Amino acid sequence: MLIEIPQLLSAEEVTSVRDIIEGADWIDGRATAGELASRAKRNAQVPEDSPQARQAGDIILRALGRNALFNSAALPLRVLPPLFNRYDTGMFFDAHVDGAVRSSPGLGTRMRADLSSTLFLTAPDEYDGGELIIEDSYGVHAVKLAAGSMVLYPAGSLHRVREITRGARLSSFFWTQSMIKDEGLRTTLYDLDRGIVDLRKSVSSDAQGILMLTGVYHNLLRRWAEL
Ligand SMILES: O=C(O)CCC(=O)C(=O)O
Ligand SMILES: [Fe+2]
Repeated sequence: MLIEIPQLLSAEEVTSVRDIIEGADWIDGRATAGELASRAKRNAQVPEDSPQARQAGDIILRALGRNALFNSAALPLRVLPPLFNRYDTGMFFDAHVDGAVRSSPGLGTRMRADLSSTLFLTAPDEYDGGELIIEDSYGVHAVKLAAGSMVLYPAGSLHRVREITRGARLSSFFWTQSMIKDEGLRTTLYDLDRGIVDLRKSVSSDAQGILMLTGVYHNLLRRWAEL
């Protein structure tokens, strides 16, 4: 399932992140790609251990921490420190699936990548092309979001970034290990949570039914979560 998280970052946070990463020493994105992906990949990246990546990444991690939609949909156990890429005109990233196990100098451990995220840092009118094309069990989706908005999608889905034909596209991308490995179970918990949130708008939150459904949510999470 694909989930759009509108305005994860405020306009001020987008400006701060852009200002920070513009001062970094950008490198060829192929440096961090495996053998197969490096043939598919034409972009530039901020080195993952650079101070700029950490500083801008912390702004994003704080925003994720306070975002109810991200927490409900991803049920995150760990988030790999955010990385940053730029596609100038003529650049692209061909179809690939993200690696299952990842590590980073900042994390100190390996983690399973369950969910991939792209956080858009440039407005759609700043560039042509550059859509993130994601194939999931429901079909093929072309995603191009406002600056500050993010898409969350299963790391195992085939995806690519279409060639940029004007301007440049800046984004942050990162991986999340979920407490719930199985996508179907995770989606069920997300649907249940959304249902409860919706009911609470019209039914008193101490109603017996809401208490029971909230109990069911937590008891399923207790059964399924791997920490
Ligand atoms: O730039 C993007 O939107 C996606 C990047 C990506 O797929 C990757 O680095 O694996
Ligand atoms: Fe990818």
